[in-house]
Amino acid sequence: MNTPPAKTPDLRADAAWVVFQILEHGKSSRDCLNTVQLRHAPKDRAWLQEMSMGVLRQLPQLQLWMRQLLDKPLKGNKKIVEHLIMLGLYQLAFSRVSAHAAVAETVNATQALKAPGLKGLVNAVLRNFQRQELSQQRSEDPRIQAGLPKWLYKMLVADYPEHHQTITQAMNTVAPIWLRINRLKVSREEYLQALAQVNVKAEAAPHHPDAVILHTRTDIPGLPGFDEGWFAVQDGAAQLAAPYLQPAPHERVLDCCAAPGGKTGHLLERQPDLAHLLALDFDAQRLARVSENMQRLQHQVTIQQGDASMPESWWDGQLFDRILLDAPCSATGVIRRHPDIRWLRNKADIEQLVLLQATIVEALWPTLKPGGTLLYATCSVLRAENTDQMRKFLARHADASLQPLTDAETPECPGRQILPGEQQMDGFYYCRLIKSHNTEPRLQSE
Ligand SMILES: C[S@@+](CC[C@H](N)C(=O)[O-])C[C@H]1O[C@@H](n2cnc3c(N)ncnc32)[C@H](O)[C@@H]1O
Repeated sequence: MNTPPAKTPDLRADAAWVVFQILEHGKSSRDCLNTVQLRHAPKDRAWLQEMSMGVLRQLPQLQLWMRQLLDKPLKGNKKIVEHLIMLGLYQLAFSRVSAHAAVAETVNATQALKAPGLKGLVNAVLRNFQRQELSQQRSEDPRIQAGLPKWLYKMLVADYPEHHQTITQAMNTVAPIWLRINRLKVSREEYLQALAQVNVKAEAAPHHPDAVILHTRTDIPGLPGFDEGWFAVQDGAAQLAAPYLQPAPHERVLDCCAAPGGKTGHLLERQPDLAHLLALDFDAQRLARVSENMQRLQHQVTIQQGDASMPESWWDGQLFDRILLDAPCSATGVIRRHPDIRWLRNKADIEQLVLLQATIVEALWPTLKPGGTLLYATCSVLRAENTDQMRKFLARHADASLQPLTDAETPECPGRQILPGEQQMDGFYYCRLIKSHNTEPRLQSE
């Protein structure tokens, strides 16, 4: 990770740096924000995040305005100033920052970006934007209004001819914070009372027995019972995995692609009497976070590093009763939480991911007991990763059948697709498969 622009932290220079790192160097927003946020006071950290993520949500419109206002693109080490200009435009067009502060402070940030020679240019661009009242001139192109790259917009239109507009609107809203209450430690009612005592507004989520939705944005580690493991932060859609898998006492369960362990913790809270729970992931750094999270929640679990597509390298040969496969995916269902995802992925990545998901589910199927359950999950809204993936799997395996999660499912259209915003949840997909006792594969091509 490159170092932030100036020794003396400047809020706007740091926000421009975050956007620059994501768009020009393909870094994740989490890493970039972690690098600069601690340089600022808590209230400014929230501002930094809101502004830099806002620029990513409105990027196509901001780029359009910038091209109208700049004679020629800035190159080399001046490129970061384009990102500062977009931050200035964002403040003027989309935020409640006063126009005076937006212009003056954005112009001043050129100093921290070591580009004082471009002060005049930034000032002229922002003042022309105001003078020409460009914020009133928004593109009528629905793709630009949706704030998405062309490839993703096209895929959503093809997958959801009737609902794509609702989906893209939901992708540009700010997601609520959901907590999962560890009911081995505290009841949901007790926890709501504990929150009320520290003036944090929250509600019990109506369709999720373990969930609380916060109405006050707050510092999570400062909430009651954090160190004691009374809760974990987890979206409502992700909280469906454990009830959908429904592990029974004394079963052997594989939590595949487990890191950072969000669903691992919930499986153990729902069923503390498992014979064995193996949390597998191939990313050692992310696995370290599984350990930390399980320690805080006080759960016992076997953690193993391994490639899910090669069970021969980690499997002990004992069949699993249940498998949760939380497959690597495009994460297009969680774009409202991570606006950078839309700019970090491309169409070729989706094709690669679809292949990887198919390879992993194929490799895991022989490790499941006849009569066992496999729950396939992604935080994607793309059909290629979800219904298409599972439809093809069912067609390839005569010993696989669908155990529906909704009334609408058929083998041609398997699984439950949750769209972002539905019951306040992230976009997610679940499909539950049962393995029959007849394990002969069907001799039939698709
Ligand atoms: C969607 S995340 C899992 C989230 C996790 N289940 C939770 O609830 O916190 C997908 C995970 O798949 C892991 N992964 C990707 N490819 C893998 C592979 N071939 N074998 C094992 N894990 C893999 C990634 O490291 C990542 O942690």
